[in-house]
Amino acid sequence: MVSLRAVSVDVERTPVLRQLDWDVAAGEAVGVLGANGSGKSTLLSVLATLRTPCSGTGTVLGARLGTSACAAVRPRIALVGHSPALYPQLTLEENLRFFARLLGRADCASDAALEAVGLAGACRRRAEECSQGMQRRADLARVMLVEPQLLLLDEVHTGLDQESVGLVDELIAQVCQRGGAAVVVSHEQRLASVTDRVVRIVQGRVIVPTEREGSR
Ligand SMILES: Nc1ncnc2c1ncn2[C@@H]1O[C@H](COP(=O)(O)OP(=O)(O)OP(=O)(O)O)[C@@H](O)[C@H]1O
Repeated sequence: MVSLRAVSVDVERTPVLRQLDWDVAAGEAVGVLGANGSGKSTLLSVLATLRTPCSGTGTVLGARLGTSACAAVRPRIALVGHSPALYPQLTLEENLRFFARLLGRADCASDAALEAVGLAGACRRRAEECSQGMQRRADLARVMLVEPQLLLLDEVHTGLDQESVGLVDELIAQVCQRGGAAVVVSHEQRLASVTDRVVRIVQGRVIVPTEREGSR
């Protein structure tokens, strides 16, 4: 699913990731820990093929990083970042139907996704009128529509209630059961219980297994 070899990344000429070797296998959920500024979000942007390494080589879903092959695999990658990827002035229903159409899915698929995250009753509300948690739930519905092979979660647990945390756990499990993989950045203690193993980034330079490699 993911293979990085001696990958280095500069952000605005600042060295952020250095000489990373890392693999994520099919069916695996990997947790990523690290101090603020250690490079976790940058790593996810590389895995999402949104940022190209300045040196080293890597493949994501078989596509070599930095080549045109990345465009073909991008629709199979879902990145859930700090801010929900919703159009604020569209209703939740309009947002989800828009994404569904981009993916060639029927309106009923987006309606079902909103229902699955408990937002059917709020579907006519504009995204900007929804709470942070509701927007995050709608973002999870968007990921359900994508049915990604590679799920990248950047601190999505923050600010979610127990039920929504359960939805995230379910999404991770579904992706792995389908033979995909998940990379979960989180500061949550429970990271080990929802992933197969946990690694740590230290100043963007090394990724080492933590002492408590968890198993689900
Ligand atoms: N636009 C930018 N210009 C310059 N440096 C940047 C930029 N974006 C990020 N960085 C630097 O890259 C490093 C890694 O940032 P990144 O967001 O990947 O860290 P992180 O581990 O996800 O942090 P956090 O836990 O705070 O979200 C930081 O030192 C940050 O200052």
